Amino acid sequence: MTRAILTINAGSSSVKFSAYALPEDVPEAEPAEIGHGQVSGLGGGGVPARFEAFEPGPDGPVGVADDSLPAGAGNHRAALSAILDWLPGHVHGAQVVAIGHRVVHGGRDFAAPLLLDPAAIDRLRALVPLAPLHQPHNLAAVDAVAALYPALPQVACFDTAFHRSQPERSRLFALPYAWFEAGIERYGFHGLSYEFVAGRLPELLGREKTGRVVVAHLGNGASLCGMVDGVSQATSMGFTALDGLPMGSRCGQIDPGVLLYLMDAEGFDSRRLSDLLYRESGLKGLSGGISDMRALLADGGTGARRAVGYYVERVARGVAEMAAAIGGIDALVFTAGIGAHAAPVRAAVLQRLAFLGFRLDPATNDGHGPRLTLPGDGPSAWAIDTDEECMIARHTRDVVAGNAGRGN
Ligand SMILES: Nc1ncnc2c1ncn2[C@@H]1O[C@H](COP(=O)(O)OP(=O)(O)O)[C@@H](O)[C@H]1O
Ligand SMILES: CC(=O)OP(=O)(O)O
Ligand SMILES: [Mg+2]
Repeated sequence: MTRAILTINAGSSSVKFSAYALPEDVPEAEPAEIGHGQVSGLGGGGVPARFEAFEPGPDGPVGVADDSLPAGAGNHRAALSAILDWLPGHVHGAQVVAIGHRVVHGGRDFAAPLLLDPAAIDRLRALVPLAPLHQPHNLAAVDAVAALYPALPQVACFDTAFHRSQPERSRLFALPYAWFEAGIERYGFHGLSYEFVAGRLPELLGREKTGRVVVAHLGNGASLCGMVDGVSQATSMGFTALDGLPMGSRCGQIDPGVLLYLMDAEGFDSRRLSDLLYRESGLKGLSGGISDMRALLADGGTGARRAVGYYVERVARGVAEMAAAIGGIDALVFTAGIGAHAAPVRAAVLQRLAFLGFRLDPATNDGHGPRLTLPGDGPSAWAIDTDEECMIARHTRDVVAGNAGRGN
């Protein structure tokens, strides 16, 4: 019987899932996707929740379920239970040998994918306050699977792990150094996505040494990573997934003095601040309620234009900052929901960055690349789909086969 791995990726606005077959007798062979799907629209902000699933057919993926989410089931918990109900009937007789999860925060303890046990799960639960839009959903998926299938190995794959290569200057905040020693540092996130993109760079750029590349992961959450030869040197997210770029409902970089003012002058406590910064700000806050980029571009009203304008401005400034961190820029890669699909956003960012030598090719940008710039001496820009699920499947295969670390 075919052995299979399932993956679960709970993001802030979606839960994505996939099933992969493990080729027999070739432990290092690439896991082959059997099917995938997602529940999207969980962040509220202008679009309804939607369940979609696909199985391979002779002419490409075939939709096998659509909008079948029970009425009112627009939250992560309902999404997860819909997925766990759906999956067992759709792995086609394959024997599921492990489940791999995206777990957003691994802190300092976990720098590599990890076979989960109760002690590790407890340590990850302690990181919930550092990733309130993600870690609770990631661990809820682990708990739900453990309750249904107690003997099934579960592997955690961390967003933070890819950035452990950052030099100390990129990890520091300008606080007393004792706080850094106590663990207050820029961890960085979206690491599974960056790892996937780093793996694609040699093929994309046509060279083994890929040089100075800035990757813009623009999804519901958004961040930038400056890498040299595929290794993370700097990233825009920090201690939590709040810092850096504005996002669907998160503020991104903000003057910390604003928070002190809201506490002192407006009586905000940490819960109200947390709601404001994580759930009411970003595109949603600026537009007056819409967090979804596709909905904003379709809307085009004053609030929507204000939100998209701020977003473009901050992405462009952020790319230039990342370029400074890695000593220049040879290529810029856009990925995730907005990066791979929102041509007007990419065009506006690249036009803002013309001073760095980017020459937008409007035709290929409208066609979603992969190359977005005209040939020439300047840096190139690209759009590709990321695949966090593929990275989770590879890591899970390696951990289960005993070829990877079990934490430290
Ligand atoms: N065709 C499109 N045009 C513009 N924006 C898009 C398009 N497709 C997806 N998006 C945007 O991508 C974002 C979701 O990105 P995604 O990476 O799927 O999110 P998550 O962070 O939940 O994984 C949403 O803002 C959505 O509107
Ligand atoms: C870390 C993060 O923001 O993830 P997502 O983009 O999936 O919400
Ligand atoms: Mg995501």
